[in-house]
Amino acid sequence: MEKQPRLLASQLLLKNSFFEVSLNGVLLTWKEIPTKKKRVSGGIHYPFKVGFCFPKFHRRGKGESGTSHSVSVSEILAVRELDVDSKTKDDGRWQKMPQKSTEAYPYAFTVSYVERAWQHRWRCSDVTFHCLEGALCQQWVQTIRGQLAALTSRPKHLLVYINPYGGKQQGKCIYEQKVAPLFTCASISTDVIVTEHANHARDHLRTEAELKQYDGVVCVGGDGMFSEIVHGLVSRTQRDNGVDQNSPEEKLVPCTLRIGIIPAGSTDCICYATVGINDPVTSALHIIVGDAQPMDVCSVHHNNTFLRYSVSLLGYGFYGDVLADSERKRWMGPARYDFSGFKTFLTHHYYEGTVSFLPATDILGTPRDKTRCRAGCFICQHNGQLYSEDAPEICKTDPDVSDSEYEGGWRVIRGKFLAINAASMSCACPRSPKGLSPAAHLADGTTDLILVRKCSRFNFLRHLLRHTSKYDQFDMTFVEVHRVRRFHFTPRHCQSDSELDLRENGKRLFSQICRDHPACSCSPAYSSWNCDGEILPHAAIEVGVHCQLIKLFARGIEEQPVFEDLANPCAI
Ligand SMILES: CCCCCCCCCCCCC/C=C/[C@@H](O)[C@H](COP(=O)(O)O)NC(=O)CCCCC
Ligand SMILES: Nc1ncnc2c1ncn2[C@@H]1O[C@H](COP(=O)(O)OP(=O)(O)O)[C@@H](O)[C@H]1O
Ligand SMILES: [Ca+2]
Repeated sequence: MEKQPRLLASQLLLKNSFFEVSLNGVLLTWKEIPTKKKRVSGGIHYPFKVGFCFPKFHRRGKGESGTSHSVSVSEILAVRELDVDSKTKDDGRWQKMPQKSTEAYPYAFTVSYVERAWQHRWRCSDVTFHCLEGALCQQWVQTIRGQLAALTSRPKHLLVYINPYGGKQQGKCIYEQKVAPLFTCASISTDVIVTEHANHARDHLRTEAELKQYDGVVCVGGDGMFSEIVHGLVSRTQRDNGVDQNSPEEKLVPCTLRIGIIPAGSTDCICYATVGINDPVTSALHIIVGDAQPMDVCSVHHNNTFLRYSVSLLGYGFYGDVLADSERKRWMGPARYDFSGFKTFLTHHYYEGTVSFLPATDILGTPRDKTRCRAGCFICQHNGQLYSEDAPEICKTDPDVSDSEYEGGWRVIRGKFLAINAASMSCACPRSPKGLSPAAHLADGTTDLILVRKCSRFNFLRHLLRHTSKYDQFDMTFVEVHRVRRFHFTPRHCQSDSELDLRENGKRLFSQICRDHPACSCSPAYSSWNCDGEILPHAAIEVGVHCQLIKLFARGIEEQPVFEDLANPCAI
């Protein structure tokens, strides 16, 4: 095969204006040629092959400095040549060609690339350059294709699972209309499975799927669907490597395949917190360009038996009760969370128990930091293994609470809690753009343990509302937050498994009594754990964080220009 040059520069026609177009292996740049330069065209020296000498009649009454665009080669999706008869050679789509170029510059190629739009959205843009000579056009297409082929992180073959019932039940339609055409444009082939029942994707990945042939797995759905993929892939990886998931101390083997999320669910927290928006096109583009974002995964055990993995929220009390109530209202779609959230807020139940945790003392950063985990996060790049001289001090000088103590490096807190939340990442989502723990890191090997103690309804409302404003939800006397590596929770009236039936019957009896006496302000003994949107069967759990166990097709939230931050106070 003929070796293509890494550097290329030509004067090409774009929408009736002439541009200096250059490719240097990193950037594709096109810069409008200023009017004056055009007049003295014979005097310009180009070290590379020039497409044509532009005729004088093309001068337009524009300013001296023309427009200039640069696109990173890594964000070019595809390049295709247009035929003289204006029909594309590659995919047979018909395109409208500008009159002038079809007459005078019959050869053209179109570059599809990523363009940044509002609020972290990415869009696919096309730019078509016209040339006088077919050979030059070919050279551009071949050179760009060569540089795209050299990007080894890009997926070529993907396994896609669609949950047709997630969110507003639009998964199939979103995939077919918005995502599949982009994959085709980027020459990505897919095997698509529309799930037929819950855990279909998990079980298929765990036992049947021939994973070697794929460069990644994509799920179309919400956090629950993503959780299925994580369980399938992580379990399969452990089984293939002879690792026992039931042992809480076991070091798990990281998964090699990356996971893409096309958001089509109710909360879409994992997509939102890793990309900055829950937008299917943006996510598809992150998959195409081959982004990679490592993520922590918590393993949850009960009595040395594996229960589940969690990537976003493990919530007992408020979020557990919201989920338990909302599951009965799935027919309401995403609005079920608003309804159950309001209802659960009114019930205002608190739960007694003991939380013990191992503080993450060997890291830099705290859950109260003003800095945020963003694309290329320094802390995550170092696996959270940044040593800080005074980190142990920070931990020990935490505001001491009377009912807490240290036991062999573990801290133990007993109390009455409205909510116990462990956020392994910010848990930002459209309902709360800064999330449950705004300074949490995606891949530092820790989780932020948030304890909300019993307080008045009014104060709890203030705390909840702060998730949606610029105010600090942790700056309240009844809220504390700790960055931890492991934690345990035991409800006050801990029961053995054989007592569970009794507990269920008791719960039913209790809720009946409370329904009969609406003014009753007493609380049930147990809540449930909301584990990434699934209810756990036990209240007593042991949790450990596994640093960077999985990888997503994402890059973390990109910093935005300052003026956009000012327009949105939540982003500050
Ligand atoms: C009065 C104003 C209250 C505003 C409070 C807003 C706080 C919202 C924080 C939400 C964090 C969500 C963390 C993610 C949880 C998801 O894993 C889980 C399942 O999602 P999905 O599979 O897409 O259905 N979603 C929830 O548990 C919903 C929690 C909603 C609570 C109102
Ligand atoms: N075909 C299916 N039928 C029923 N449930 C399914 C199907 N496919 C996946 N699920 C389950 O649906 C649940 C919710 O899916 P998800 O995509 O997260 O939507 P939502 O965000 O609306 O909860 C998940 O727990 C998943 O296991
Ligand atoms: Ca983390």
